[in-house]
Amino acid sequence: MGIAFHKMHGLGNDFVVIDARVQPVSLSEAHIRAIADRNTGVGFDQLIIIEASTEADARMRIFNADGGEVEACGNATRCVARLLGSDVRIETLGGILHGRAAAGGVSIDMGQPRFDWQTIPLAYAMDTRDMPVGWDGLERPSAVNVGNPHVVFFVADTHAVPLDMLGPRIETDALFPERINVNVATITGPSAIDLRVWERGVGLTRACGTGACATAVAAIRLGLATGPVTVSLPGGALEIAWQPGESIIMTGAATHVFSGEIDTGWLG
Ligand SMILES: N[C@H](CCC[C@H](N)C(=O)O)C(=O)O
Repeated sequence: MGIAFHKMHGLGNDFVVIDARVQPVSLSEAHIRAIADRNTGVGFDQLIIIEASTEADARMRIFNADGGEVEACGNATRCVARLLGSDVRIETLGGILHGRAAAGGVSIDMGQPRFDWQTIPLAYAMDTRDMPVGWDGLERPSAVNVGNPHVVFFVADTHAVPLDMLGPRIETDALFPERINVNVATITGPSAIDLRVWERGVGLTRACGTGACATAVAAIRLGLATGPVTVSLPGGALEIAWQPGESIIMTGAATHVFSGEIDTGWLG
């Protein structure tokens, strides 16, 4: 007896996806961390559990590799939409999202971004467009909530930033009571951005869909770019369309790699 899963990724941000709509699955944080282990488990950035929903076609639960449940995952939402078939509504802790097949893979309506300091959330009041804070040369970021919380730094060269060192410090700073995803971006054209992300609960990933959304929104809001924006990440590119007052539309690839089964005996 095992737990069937799909191994999938969005631009190298990889997932174990369990369809639990028929057979419910309950995993402890310790189980989730064990499956996440890239040496002794299956390995993933996020675990995705699909459940039945009374509000939408399905419910998608998102767990980071550290075992914590979170509100949104853009790359995984495209993968779930691909599994469930185009034109699907997916319930998440961050809201109900709409996915459809598109040229270039899958398009997801990610809903409207939120900017108020309490909805990021921050520990105290602050202008989230141009925050008067900094960490060793990373200065004056923006903050955006796209279902989950993001801080965005615009720098001259994203590849020159020691994100492996600064990422965890910023992720866990007391300014962010729910921790934060850390985005370091370089504007490379009027509608082009290079992006690297330190993800809350995971670390450096090859791509972050919500990070691409937050970064494109922050750039448009600051007048640094005009949409739709091509966001290039280490694992590939996403197209993000957004105008103030509208939903964010994210479009990109969703890849199915293999299907497998987790031995429940191993899981203990
Ligand atoms: N680490 C994120 C969740 C996954 C985001 C990312 N994988 C994406 O594609 O949006 C958080 O804790 O909010």
